[in-house]
Amino acid sequence: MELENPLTTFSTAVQFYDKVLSLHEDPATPVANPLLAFTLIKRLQSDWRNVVHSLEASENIRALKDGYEKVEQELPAFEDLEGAARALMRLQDVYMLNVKGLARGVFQRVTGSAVTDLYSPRRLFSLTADDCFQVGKVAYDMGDYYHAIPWLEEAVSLFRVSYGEWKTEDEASLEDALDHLAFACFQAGNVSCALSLSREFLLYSPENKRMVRNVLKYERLLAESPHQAVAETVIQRPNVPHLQTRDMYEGLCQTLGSQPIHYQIPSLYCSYETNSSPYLLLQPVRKEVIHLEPYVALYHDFVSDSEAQKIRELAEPWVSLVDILGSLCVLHKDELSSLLCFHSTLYLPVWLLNNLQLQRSVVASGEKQLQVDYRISKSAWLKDTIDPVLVTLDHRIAALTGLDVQPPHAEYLQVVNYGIGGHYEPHFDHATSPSSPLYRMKSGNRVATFMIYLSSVEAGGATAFIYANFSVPVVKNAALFWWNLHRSGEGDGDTLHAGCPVLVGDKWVANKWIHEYGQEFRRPCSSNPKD
Ligand SMILES: O=C(O)CCC(=O)C(=O)O
Ligand SMILES: [Fe+2]
Repeated sequence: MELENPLTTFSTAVQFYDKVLSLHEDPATPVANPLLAFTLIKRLQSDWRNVVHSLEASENIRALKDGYEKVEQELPAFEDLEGAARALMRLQDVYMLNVKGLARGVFQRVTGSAVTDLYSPRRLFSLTADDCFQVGKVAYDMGDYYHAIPWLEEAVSLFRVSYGEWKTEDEASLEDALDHLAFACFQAGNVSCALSLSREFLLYSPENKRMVRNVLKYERLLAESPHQAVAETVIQRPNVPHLQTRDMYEGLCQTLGSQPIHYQIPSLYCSYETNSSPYLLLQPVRKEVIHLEPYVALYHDFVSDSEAQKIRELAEPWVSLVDILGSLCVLHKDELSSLLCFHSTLYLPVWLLNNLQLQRSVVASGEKQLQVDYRISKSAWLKDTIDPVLVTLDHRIAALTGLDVQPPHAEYLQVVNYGIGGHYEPHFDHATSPSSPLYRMKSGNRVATFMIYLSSVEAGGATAFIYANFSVPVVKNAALFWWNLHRSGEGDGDTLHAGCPVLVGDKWVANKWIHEYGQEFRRPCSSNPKD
């Protein structure tokens, strides 16, 4: 039998379930009313059995499995789950978030006794014991006990509270969490913690020989050297070798975007920019000089809401995030798929990339493009001929900067989308080596960056200038401009910058990278290395 709509098959079972629910709305009624008391007993004695053993029940199971198998290929893979877990850990690190708070659905930074709310969600969304276990397990499997321990601790305490309330969708149990946490504690050098967790494990599974052996081993270790009772060494956060500037970067992200204020520093100013261009005389752009060396300016309301939306749409022409999630949810409106659809919002990194025209970001153009972990986002390159809005945009950029932005003097517009936890670690936009693929355009290095914020974000996602020591919050529709090169053609080392992880929201930016050639008369060179 072909079961197109799982809902049809579920309908009688659903009716029965609804009936039961409604009968239980008032818990005292069934006992008080003899008719209801009779039907309760009948229900428990025979109705449920009939439902469970009915042909319909087997058909329901088959329909559920069929429905699941149809979408299985399109569902997130394990690497997506891993990516989402690592994104949570990144947010935890960069914003110094407290895991206990995260599990309760709040975004709090706890430093000593000070608690700061970084973001207050309108509705609290808490994690289950199994959710916390899965995050901890991802870290555990990578030997990252620094992250594994707090997540597994949270899983253990949540599983303890709900012990005995097994949920079908859960993969792990209290025993699993205790087992993993005990070993992680041992790895971190805390033998007494490992011992007490292992003993607790044995209360539930006394037959487990491996755990019995572990307990004996921990007891022996403690008897031999009692000072091993507590961790001697504070476990270090795993180091990211390519990121020596990590502390500065994270410090700037934690300020959640705190750009220098012009009235505090008189050399910075705000003005209406026309750049003597007839194009801008009619509609000057509000310019805020944010920094002088390197020169960084923010142009407010550089695009309109509709232009920003249009550009985002051009980058994902055939399907949007909402469409994918929507179609999954609409296709399978049963319990299982509503869970899937709900959770899919988290699985951003790899799964969506396969479904969207946007591609996972690579660092520079070229045939062999490597996906990299230090840039977690998706991007698309938009040629001007795709839509007139891109031509208008180019004219506006040229008028404002006075630079030639026609190819090959500038690259196509690159649209970037960062999901939750998406970020771009400290980097230069310009080439720092003569073999860089950036030179393939044969128009020199990237002299300037013009970056437009196409969305707002609810928290996080600032653009941080590491050595210059400031960060710019995401200002929707504004554009950030800076010179990457000195007038001498040398790269300006002070332009090292990063896109901070997005804490809450969906960040979109568009980059127009302008090259050296074509600008000779527009930005004359100078031999002064500071210019
Ligand atoms: O997203 C940001 O704030 C910075 C992006 C960036 O630096 C880049 O795409 O090169
Ligand atoms: Fe950049």
